[in-house]
Amino acid sequence: MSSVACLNRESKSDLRRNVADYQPSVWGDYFIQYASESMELDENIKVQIETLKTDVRKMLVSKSEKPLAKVHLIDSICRLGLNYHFEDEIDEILQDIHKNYVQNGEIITFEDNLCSLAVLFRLLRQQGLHVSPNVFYKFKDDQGNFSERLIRDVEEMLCLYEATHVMIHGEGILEEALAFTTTHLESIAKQLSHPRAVQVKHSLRQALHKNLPRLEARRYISIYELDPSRDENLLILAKLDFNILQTLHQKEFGNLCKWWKESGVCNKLPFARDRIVESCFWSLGVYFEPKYSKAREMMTKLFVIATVIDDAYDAYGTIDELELFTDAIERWNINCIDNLPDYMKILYTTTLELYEEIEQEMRNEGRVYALNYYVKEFKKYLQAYMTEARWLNKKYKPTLEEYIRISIESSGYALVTTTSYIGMGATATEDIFKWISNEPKILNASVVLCRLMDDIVSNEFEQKREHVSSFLECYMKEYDVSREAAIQEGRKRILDAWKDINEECLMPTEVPMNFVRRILDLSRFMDVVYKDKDNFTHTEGEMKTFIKALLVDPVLI
Ligand SMILES: CC(C)=CCC/C(C)=C/COP(=O)(O)OP(=O)(O)O
Repeated sequence: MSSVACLNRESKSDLRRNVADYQPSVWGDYFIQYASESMELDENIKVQIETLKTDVRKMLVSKSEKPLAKVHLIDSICRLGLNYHFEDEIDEILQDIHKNYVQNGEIITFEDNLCSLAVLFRLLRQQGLHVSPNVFYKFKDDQGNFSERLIRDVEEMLCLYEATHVMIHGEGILEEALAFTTTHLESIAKQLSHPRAVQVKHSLRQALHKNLPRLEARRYISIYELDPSRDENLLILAKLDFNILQTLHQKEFGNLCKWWKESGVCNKLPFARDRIVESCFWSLGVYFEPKYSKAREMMTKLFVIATVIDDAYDAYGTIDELELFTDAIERWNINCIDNLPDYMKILYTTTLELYEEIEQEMRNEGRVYALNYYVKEFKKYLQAYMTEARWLNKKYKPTLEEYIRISIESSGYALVTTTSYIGMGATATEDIFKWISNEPKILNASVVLCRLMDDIVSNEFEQKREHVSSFLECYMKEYDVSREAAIQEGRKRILDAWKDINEECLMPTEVPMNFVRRILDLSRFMDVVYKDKDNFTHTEGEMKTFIKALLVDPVLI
């Protein structure tokens, strides 16, 4: 008897199963066509790209360019998604500007133009350099409010608004600036004409600092194209580079979709969400550079398997089956498979096969130390799922403190972050894994952010079936407050988490910036995908638009 037939019989005979009403994949086999596509790049395009890169590099290092012009050039390069080609040059220029124009953290003698100051402030912070926001006090009036004359200049307001999102704790001036610019941009947006109105509305919804760099690149290319002061070489380079990366990512998506289809997991386990394409997109949010192709593959496989496991724990599995599965994971040995029901055998085998693949890779690279950290996090993750399943089974309502402790582990973000380092090659030394396993502040902040964003938007859908309590219910019960008040508290904690993340991205960072950045990008993913809906589960709306923009439609040259 096939597993599917067996499953159908089980599900009919067992009325305790709790099945969610998930939509099927919106992509079907669409990406599989790219699996067989050649990656050979036309020689002429290769030469053209190298020439353009040389031109841009010359502009960047040119001695005749003023610092102000360089700041705006770097901003454009970053927004166009090209900074990964010029990391050393950008770092050197920003360090230099920091040395010459920042004294004791204060920006001195730069420009009095608010927009330039705000862009400089944001770029320095994003580079991990310490700089105080006190420079913005000079844009206040005698009463201590932001000057009303600023309202007339949309560009200045936008620059200031974007700068506020790199705020850390204790920066009241940036809190005020955020409130001021948000209020006024909202009202200005109503009077602006297209496309300016669209840009302002977009920024209000999706702050630049919290956006995924590839999505920003796709969007900014079309804005930059309309900018009369654009640099043609930079624009062409951005377009060519975007399309080349798109071709690479399409092929990767194709290979992974093919692997998933051939594994047959989703056909055999129809209770689960089929989210291979969205899982590919999640890994792409963590890193997009060609050198991280293998890393993306491992992460995608983890995301897609974790989704099915999540659905087993959240909905389909009975408590006894889940105990068996959790125990088998604790023992991490294929011989445990015999005790599991058929559908769990599939899940268990797939989980261990992924591990074997990672193990092989780590052996080849001489980095077997990473394996223990991976397995330890995996076990912690499933133990947390199990605790939640037991709570639900006993109809136990956890206290807020109990809920937070377990739910941040069940978010899976610690496991995901650990896994993100596995594919990063020799620079991900054992010290990096030790660091992440000690739950550094930035990881805690990212995990809390992940949990709260998910809880705030998923609550209504999940409570339609039996589902473990969420932050909202626990908070409402603990403080006897309304749902609205609980949401507000959740949002406040998310903002605090962002301040922690921003602070931990400042130098000296505890580990090299490259590792810290994965946590930043995983947090950005949450801001983009879980903003007002769980777009990972409900994929037909914004998620489809994002994937289409990055993976389907090339930029017109
Ligand atoms: C971070 C990881 C491990 C991602 C893998 C996929 C996954 C479980 C997504 C969250 O789904 P959800 O929004 O339904 O999660 P939950 O059940 O926790 O609300």
